[in-house]
Amino acid sequence: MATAVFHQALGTAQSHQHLQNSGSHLEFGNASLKLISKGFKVDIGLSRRGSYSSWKKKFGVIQASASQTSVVQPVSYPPNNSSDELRKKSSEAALILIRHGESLWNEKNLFTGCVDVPLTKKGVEEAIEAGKRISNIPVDMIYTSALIRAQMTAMLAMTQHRRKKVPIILHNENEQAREWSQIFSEDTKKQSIPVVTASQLNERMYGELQGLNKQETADRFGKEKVHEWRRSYDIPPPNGESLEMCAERAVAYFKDHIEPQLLSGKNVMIAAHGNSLRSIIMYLDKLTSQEVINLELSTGIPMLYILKGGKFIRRGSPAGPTEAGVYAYTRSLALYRQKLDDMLR
Ligand SMILES: O=C(O)[C@@H](CO)OP(=O)(O)O
Repeated sequence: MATAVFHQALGTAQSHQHLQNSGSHLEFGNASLKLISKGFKVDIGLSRRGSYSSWKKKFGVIQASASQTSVVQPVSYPPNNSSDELRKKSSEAALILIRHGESLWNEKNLFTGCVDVPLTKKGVEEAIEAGKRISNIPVDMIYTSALIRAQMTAMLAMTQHRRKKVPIILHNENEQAREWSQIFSEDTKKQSIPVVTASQLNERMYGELQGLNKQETADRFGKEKVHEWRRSYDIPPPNGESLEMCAERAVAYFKDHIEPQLLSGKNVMIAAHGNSLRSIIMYLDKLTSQEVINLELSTGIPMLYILKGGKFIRRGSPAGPTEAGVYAYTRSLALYRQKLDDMLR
């Protein structure tokens, strides 16, 4: 019964995606945005208000059944409507976004899209490095795409986490998968992090470009045409998805499944892809379609957002596990790290 609840709490979600940057700083091509420069230091007020539409209808269920895995327990609120506003304003949660590490087709400069290609050795190392940077940040739930490069990245990153909880992929694809993956110990469940996989978080489908070499395609169709396919907002590649189409499904998934978890105080990591993460960042930072097409995300660099007072606040990319700015910003992050230090002393 308890395991049914565990699955039920997470079963509504399925998932995953990321930002490109260079080194430890994020690059937004549009200079007028003046986004992040170095880690948290130039972290500017790109705080944006989230959406609560789906939260309102789902929160009660989530509140009642989700298993809590943080060291620091989130505040729990009475599940009645009068407290909705208070809950929105009071709950605080961390959101980590990470684009997968380098894949074998990134290395070969091939259009990848929804082809399920694993990480290179460099990609594995990037994921481990990303894990070190976020090793003191609480993670209660993980969402990944249905693609192995995002799942490998999430799992490898979590090998570095100081809390040492075990990430466990939920299998809700059919009744038998659910039944056969049950866990029969409450203690074991408490030491686990549910991992939800969702195709809505997949890379954008690149249509007839998938498997083609990017340089050869530019030589054949012209640089401008290929740039238009890769970086326009609403022009799809032949038989593929435009960024706008990708954003439609990725953001809908974020709003319906991930945002309610954050609003209930859960700390979430999303491991996904260049274009699905650009879509989510567009939503979080309220970027225009012109701004998002200039946003490039590096492989394997974690990005931190804090949901606080009902707003998503971009905190940049932690340069290291003990980066002061991360823990100075919210009391609960500082407490979490303090508890880890005490536990592991
Ligand atoms: O090939 C792809 O799937 C994507 C990400 O690597 O490429 P692009 O940079 O063109 O979005």
